[in-house]
Amino acid sequence: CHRLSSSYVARMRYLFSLKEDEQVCRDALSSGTFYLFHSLRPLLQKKHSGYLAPKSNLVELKEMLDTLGGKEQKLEDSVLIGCSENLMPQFALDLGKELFLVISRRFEKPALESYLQGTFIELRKALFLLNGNVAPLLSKAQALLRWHDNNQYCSKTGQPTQKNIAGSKRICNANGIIYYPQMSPVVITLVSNGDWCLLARQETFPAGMYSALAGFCDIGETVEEAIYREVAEEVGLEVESLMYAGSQHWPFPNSSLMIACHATVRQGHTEINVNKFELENARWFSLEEVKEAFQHKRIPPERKDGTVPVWIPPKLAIARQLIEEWVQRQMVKESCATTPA
Ligand SMILES: NC(=O)c1ccc[n+]([C@@H]2O[C@H](COP(=O)([O-])OP(=O)(O)OC[C@H]3O[C@@H](n4cnc5c(N)ncnc54)[C@H](O)[C@@H]3O)[C@@H](O)[C@H]2O)c1
Ligand SMILES: [Mg+2]
Repeated sequence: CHRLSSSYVARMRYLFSLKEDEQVCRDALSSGTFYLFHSLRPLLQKKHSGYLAPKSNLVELKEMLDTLGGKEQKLEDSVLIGCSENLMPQFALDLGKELFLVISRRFEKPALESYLQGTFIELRKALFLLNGNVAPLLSKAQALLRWHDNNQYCSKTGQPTQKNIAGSKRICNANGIIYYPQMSPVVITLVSNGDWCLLARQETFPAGMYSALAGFCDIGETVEEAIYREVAEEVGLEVESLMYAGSQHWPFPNSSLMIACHATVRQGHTEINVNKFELENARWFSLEEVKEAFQHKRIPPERKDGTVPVWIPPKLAIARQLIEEWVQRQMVKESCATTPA
């Protein structure tokens, strides 16, 4: 049995067995908890303390499926998304798939929301409303549910693929090819040059928002090569040094693995040449300008001259972590410079 001491290792080993052993995972469906989605929107409930993502257990789900006319085996449409500290398997189930809608119109969003006393909210908005560690779990759940939805057929034989109980893979029954859920690696780089950092914006960004440089890795590229190429491509500069700063799963618009680095460029070669095919604008920002930009939480109101003040992506985005780290470093530098020896 997997009820070892709930150490991290025990949790990881239990998760591994859930992914690899169909029967262990089938059994876990009866003891696990379920986060519900409708067409990739997670269910949230508003409480006096704010929003939370309710978890259903098997009994509640069965009751709902009986009441609303679903079928029990649809539970196996669930995907495994994790396991809690006390080894409680966590699943996600999308009730808005065509399968359910065909069975009963009562699986339409409004009917379900009143039955479940909650609201299915677009993930980007939901992540703002939630706090703590449920946000990454819901992001992972949505990414996995979307991957299954988009990979119903084998790209080699055109035949239907079947998911395993955990949803950690899909298999083409015609030729046994195994498909695993994919994330696209994306490098995101904050280029800085002494007291300046480089921020950029695309036309598609909300008005006024500037961010760090980002780009998908090409196949066969290392992270370093992708950063050198993206910085050269987007702003015409040559990276001289890199420092890894962290990573993040980013589910918008699909599943990306953001790999974040700080970078410096060759001294004396800091003149930006913006690639207008990729960016609307890119420029060097002073510490003062960045601190001013941090004042704004979302799109700030337009100024009289019609321009929108610069603002930076919210905490949710690793771009902000990079920029905050740079600001911290600058402030330490400033305080050292002003502290009498
Ligand atoms: N979390 C954050 O802090 C943060 C900040 C900035 C950007 N991002 C994300 O990083 C991603 C990449 O940013 P970008 O748009 O500047 O990338 P980019 O500079 O590589 O330009 C996008 C282009 O890359 C090409 N491309 C190559 N591989 C791709 C793939 N696997 N999927 C989609 N397009 C691919 C397409 O032509 C696309 O138009 C975006 O999805 C964006 O949402 C996240
Ligand atoms: Mg880019």
